[in-house]
Amino acid sequence: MTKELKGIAASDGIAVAKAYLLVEPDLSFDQKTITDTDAEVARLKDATKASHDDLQLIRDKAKESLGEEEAQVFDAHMMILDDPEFTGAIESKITDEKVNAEQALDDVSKMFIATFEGMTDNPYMQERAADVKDVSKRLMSHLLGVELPNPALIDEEVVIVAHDLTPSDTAQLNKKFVKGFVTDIGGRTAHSAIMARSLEIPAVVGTDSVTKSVKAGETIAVDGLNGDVVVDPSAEQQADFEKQAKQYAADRAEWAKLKTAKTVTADGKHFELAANIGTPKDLEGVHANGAEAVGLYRTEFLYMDSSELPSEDDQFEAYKEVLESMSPKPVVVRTMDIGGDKHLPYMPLPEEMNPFLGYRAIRISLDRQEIFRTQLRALLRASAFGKLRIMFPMIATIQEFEAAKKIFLEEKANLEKAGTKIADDIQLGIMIEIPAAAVLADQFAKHVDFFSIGTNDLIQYSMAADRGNEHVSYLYQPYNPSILRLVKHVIDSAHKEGKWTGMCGEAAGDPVMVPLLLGMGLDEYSMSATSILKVRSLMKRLSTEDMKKLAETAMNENITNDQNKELVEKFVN
Ligand SMILES: C=C(OP(=O)(O)O)C(=O)O
Ligand SMILES: [Mg+2]
Repeated sequence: MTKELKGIAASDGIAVAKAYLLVEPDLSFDQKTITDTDAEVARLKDATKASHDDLQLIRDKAKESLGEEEAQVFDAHMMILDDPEFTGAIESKITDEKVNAEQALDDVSKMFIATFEGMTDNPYMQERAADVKDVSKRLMSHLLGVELPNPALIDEEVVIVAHDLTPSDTAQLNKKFVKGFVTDIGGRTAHSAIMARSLEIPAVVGTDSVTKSVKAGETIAVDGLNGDVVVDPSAEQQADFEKQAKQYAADRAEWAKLKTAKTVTADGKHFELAANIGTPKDLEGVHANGAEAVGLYRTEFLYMDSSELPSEDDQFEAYKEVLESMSPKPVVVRTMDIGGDKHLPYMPLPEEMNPFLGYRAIRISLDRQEIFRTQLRALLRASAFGKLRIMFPMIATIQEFEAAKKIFLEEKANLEKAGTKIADDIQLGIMIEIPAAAVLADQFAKHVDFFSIGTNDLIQYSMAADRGNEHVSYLYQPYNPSILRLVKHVIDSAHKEGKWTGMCGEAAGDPVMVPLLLGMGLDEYSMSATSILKVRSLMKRLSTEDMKKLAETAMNENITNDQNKELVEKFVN
């Protein structure tokens, strides 16, 4: 039956394909007393074999798409299945206590998990608890005859339907088959949405109920431009989606003509359009979309894609690849921004009431300096291969910036003493994403080389509205005069000291925000690579003088976010 849902448009594009449900299956069971224990042990053995077959297949696919290192985690899972201490203990429970295999598995896995989790002095063994959980889930699914979702095995075109997608789920999506995704929760600036944009996968998030509205295999249509989702669309609706998809493709073909053009406004002013990246793999999109710089390299993905802290050499290779590939264009590398919704499986962080207000980013770097120093050394060594700029995330006070700078200078001096070649023009800047730093931008501007405004966090902290929570997403208000005034103050403060200001939050690529930012004099616009050509085409039509007047009205009148949006759209279209 046709169902229409409305969500938040999270990544441009249109997709129509079969739904693939990535939801936690129901693995509940009843405890039973068993008389034929041999038959029950045989059932366990069948489930073990089926789990083994699954894992082998997933391992092969993971090796193909992600590489040998990523595939090795599945070896660890198979080893648990092969370990007589684990499966033998389940078998004994069945024969000795005459319980069903599900109950025996549940008891034994809980015991193993508790033992591993208790090894607080051995983080490696603690991590094994997660492996036991995974393996037990798979065994249980085979015992119950319930299918587990295996996204790594997708081999036909699908739209992923999930309650939520973590950044690591998103990283595993294979663009060849995953044509779109739709979730129950999340917001436009959640990291899974940002990654969907860099993967160019159309996405709608925050629909509230998509997982309850669609069955696996049903056709689902996704409009990532407007936030519309239709389950089991009528022939007429499908035709409509296809028409829109064609229009979008035609627009993109038109924008593509600007790939090698400089970004200039109607009155001949040049502004820099840069790309946000998460890994060197994103460089292809950066070049394909004619970026003039990398304005934000989110290095935390390097840490998240690894099973341990990445070594100095591994980091050096990644940074060098990006710098060389972009040279002589600049690359702004942001030091690790872990915490909030970005976790490292091998670095357990304390459980927090408010992770976005907690132990994260520069706060971790200044506290766990060995991690920070390793990253800075890798960056300093890579600086010889291109035009490097370094930026610190989540800076709240000038003292934090000065402390980070001091560590940077110490590592630089050490490397220079050892004769390492290092660029002598590395700019040091900060993200402006905490209101305290935005308000004091005039003072910060005397210390830093540049600012990059992170509107995703700046808006969530200014409005006190979680960026990933669809219930408060109406407070994501980039055009609210309060936000516009903060942004203007940051830009003016930098300019007074002869410094430059960029923006790397999602607002920098928003066609409604761009005219206002032009009017405020923002120097650099860093966005998902896929937005660059659209923005270049838009800027060509705008005059900075007109935009200045528009921005004045938007900031100073008694006006709402939505009224400002209408005002810009009327002016621009
Ligand atoms: C660019 C930003 O950083 P991130 O999205 O990685 O938090 C931001 O906060 O706007
Ligand atoms: Mg941020």
